[in-house]
Amino acid sequence: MIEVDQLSKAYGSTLAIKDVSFKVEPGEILGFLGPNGAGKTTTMRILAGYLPATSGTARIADHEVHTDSMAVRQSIGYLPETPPLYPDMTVEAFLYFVARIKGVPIGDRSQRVASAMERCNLGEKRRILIRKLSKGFRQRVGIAQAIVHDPPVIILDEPTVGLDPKQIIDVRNLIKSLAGQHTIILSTHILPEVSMTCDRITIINQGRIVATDTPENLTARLAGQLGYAIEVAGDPERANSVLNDLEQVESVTALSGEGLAENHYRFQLVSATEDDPGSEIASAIINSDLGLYELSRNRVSLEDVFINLITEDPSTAEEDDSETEPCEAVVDDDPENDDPTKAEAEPDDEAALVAAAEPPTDSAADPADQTPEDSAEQDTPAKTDE
Ligand SMILES: Nc1ncnc2c1ncn2[C@@H]1O[C@H](COP(=O)(O)OP(=O)(O)OP(=O)(O)O)[C@@H](O)[C@H]1O
Repeated sequence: MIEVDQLSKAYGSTLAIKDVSFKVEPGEILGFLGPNGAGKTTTMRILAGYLPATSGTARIADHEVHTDSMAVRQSIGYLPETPPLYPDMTVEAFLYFVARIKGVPIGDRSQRVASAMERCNLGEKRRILIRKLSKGFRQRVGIAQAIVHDPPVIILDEPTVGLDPKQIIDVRNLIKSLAGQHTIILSTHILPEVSMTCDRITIINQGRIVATDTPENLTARLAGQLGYAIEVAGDPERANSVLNDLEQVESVTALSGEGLAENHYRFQLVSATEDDPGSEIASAIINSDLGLYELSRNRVSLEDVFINLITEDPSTAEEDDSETEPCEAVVDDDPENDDPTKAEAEPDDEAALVAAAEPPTDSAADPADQTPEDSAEQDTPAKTDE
């Protein structure tokens, strides 16, 4: 349903993604996981037809995103990191508006809007102005606008960012409930988000794919290797370097020092071998100027795998592409794309792009025919606060 092949994007001299390839099967939820700046938003925007790639191809529902972008926009629901909402419309009027410009036939609109509101649990808020909603409910409206035209594919960019823990659980459950009927790609930097919600995970680091697999298979990659929790006292950089210098240790991750005495630090290690290197780790600490306060074996977790993959040299991960020519940095033809402050679409940009979908014209009187100003009559006078 989604096929991405050797996609690269350069912003001026910054190579944001390089030779990104992956597939998402129909009905699947794929988690697109990576640290900040890894290239997630760039990939999502290319898939959504908002940004041209420098090279490579991406197809959604058999449409090429660049050459057939209008068909792609009809086939997808897209939730950018900042949801594209009109704050002075009511929830219901806004969803009618989106349904209309996404080309939902007039006779189907009322049912589609009702269904999107029901699935996103927005029934009680239908007559409320969007600007009066909490962030969690706005996010639901953002998801509702992405599904209102019943697209086969949904693209969600960091859908739970900025939500409180209860709202995060609600939004994750909502996303899970959409799987099966829709194919979903969800970008995030939060590991539990993908492990709880997704069938498969693609991990991106520094613009390159470093792994694609199920959470279980990814964890199994380090199966047989041992994990260690360790607490030391002394200089943390020294501790990091002593531990990293051990050839029996594959990775060292600093953990939270909460609750520890002053100058005490905790690390999680993954062994490089199946042999238990516990005594070598203990000796290295004791023979340095550090104090050893705890050393215990534990299970290797998905988080260890993630840290391991994103701390590897990306050029050596998953595929050996040493034969590949370096991607030429091509200056993007849209100067706005070179402004890092413009990395996220502003709501107005989104609306302009949605409008560019060339909706069929009709003169039907439905709530979508209200202007944002008209819709404010059900509430206090419009005051733009966003
Ligand atoms: N419009 C732009 N102009 C120039 N560089 C950009 C632009 N947008 C992104 N970049 C750069 O491209 C790289 C990838 O950015 P991108 O926003 O795709 O990453 P991300 O994984 O979504 O990060 P985050 O989680 O922080 O949003 C980064 O180095 C970023 O600084």
